[in-house]
Amino acid sequence: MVTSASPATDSVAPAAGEAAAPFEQGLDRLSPNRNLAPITARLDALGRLEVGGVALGDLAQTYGTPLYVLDEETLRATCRAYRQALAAHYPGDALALYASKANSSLAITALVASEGLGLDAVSAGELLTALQGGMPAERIVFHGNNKSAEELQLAIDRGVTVVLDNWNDIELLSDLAAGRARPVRVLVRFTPGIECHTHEYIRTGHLDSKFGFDPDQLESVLQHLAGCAWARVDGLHAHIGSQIFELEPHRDLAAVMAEALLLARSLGHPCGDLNVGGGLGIRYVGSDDPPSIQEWVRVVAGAVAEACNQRQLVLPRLLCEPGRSLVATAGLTLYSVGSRKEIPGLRTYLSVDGGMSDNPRPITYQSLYTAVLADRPLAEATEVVTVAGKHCESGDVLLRDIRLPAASPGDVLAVFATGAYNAAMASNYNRIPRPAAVFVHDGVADVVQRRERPEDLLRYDVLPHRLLPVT
Ligand SMILES: Cc1ncc(COP(=O)(O)O)c(C=O)c1O
Ligand SMILES: N[C@@H](CCCC[NH3+])C(=O)O
Repeated sequence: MVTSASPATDSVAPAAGEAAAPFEQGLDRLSPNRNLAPITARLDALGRLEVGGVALGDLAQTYGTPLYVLDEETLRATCRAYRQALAAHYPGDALALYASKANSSLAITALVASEGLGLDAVSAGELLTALQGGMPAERIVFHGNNKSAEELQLAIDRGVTVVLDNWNDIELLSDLAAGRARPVRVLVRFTPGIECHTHEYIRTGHLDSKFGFDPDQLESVLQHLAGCAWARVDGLHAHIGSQIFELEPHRDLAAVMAEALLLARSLGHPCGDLNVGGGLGIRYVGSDDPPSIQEWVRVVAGAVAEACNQRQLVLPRLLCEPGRSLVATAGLTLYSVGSRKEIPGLRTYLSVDGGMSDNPRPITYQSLYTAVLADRPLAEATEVVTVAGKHCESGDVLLRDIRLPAASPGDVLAVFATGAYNAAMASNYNRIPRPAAVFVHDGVADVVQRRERPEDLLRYDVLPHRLLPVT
């Protein structure tokens, strides 16, 4: 896992005695974000793992594998945790915007919208998904370090707030927005110059980042925008990175942002919003110990209120953009176990029917995960295996050296905490179709994304006439 220094062997299936209590009682799971499994994880009468009232083994039978499973109750609980914590800890208005890059679909958008959250989108695809999923445009912000004119046009036509990331955004928007009756609502993103401990690929707050205006340029950007009738600068944005366990960098961010807010308001910008981004990490393996949503919000909201009060600033509306911490723990991926290769004295590979195409995080960030056998989650772990994917790539390993009960072909492996940055980052490498996704709730499963078929992958191929096989 990206931030923990935990050895790969921490990614261990629970041994019988240890895991019995949490699985049977499910009590620990009632506090989302403290655990690996969705809050509805239980054992059914046969001792199989069920989520949302549905046995995972049955889901695999019905819908096939690999399969993304999302527990609706966990997703609602995390949305509510953000809303309630913001209401409890911030003395002004506040809104959590779901960072839909973590997992973008109509169903997730509809659920998140129904829980009263807003949304952050970074492409025309995410924006269209959000709008069609029923997210009100006034609750959407549109990000991106290289937005196209078409994407910006879509955003402003639909009344979405644009987060200005660079001068190119300003130039494109000034052309697109010229002559409109009302100014475009924008936030200005800047790099806060804050370091945090996470994988270098997912750090964004340090100065050497492609995102946002350099802090040294912020004043000239805000001065320039003060003369732009087409823009209404309604706030500032900064984001320090992802899968962060520390709270201190978020405190530092609040002070940096309050200082920037003082500057922006002194230049005449209304700046009613302060958007502190996302970044709260989650538990992927037992040794990970992230703060809870409540703790994170308490610290962030307290720090923003304090930093604003110290500068005698009218409190802005507080926006934050959680992605991973909203969806990751609600999700699991089911795989079928296939071939086995034993290399005496070295390693045993157990191959599954998915891999880096449905979960590129291990090969990209060396991320760790935890897995159990869906139908025997409490069976004694008797061997150490490496779970490999089916791609033509030696690095296509999902879990390295984990302890599992002896597994045979056809057994279903459930990998926890795959709700974020798995489906969203999936590819068709080796022309492997992307898995289906199901929502589970109260004993019912609904397909929310259909499984691709191999023939779907040919839809955009064009065979020029001159290359047609001669018959
Ligand atoms: C601008 C912005 N907001 C929000 C997020 C969501 O971050 P996380 O999933 O870590 O909460 C990201 C991703 O790092 C981001 O780049
Ligand atoms: N894709 C990354 C997170 C990126 C955050 C986006 N700014 C991950 O899986 O951890």
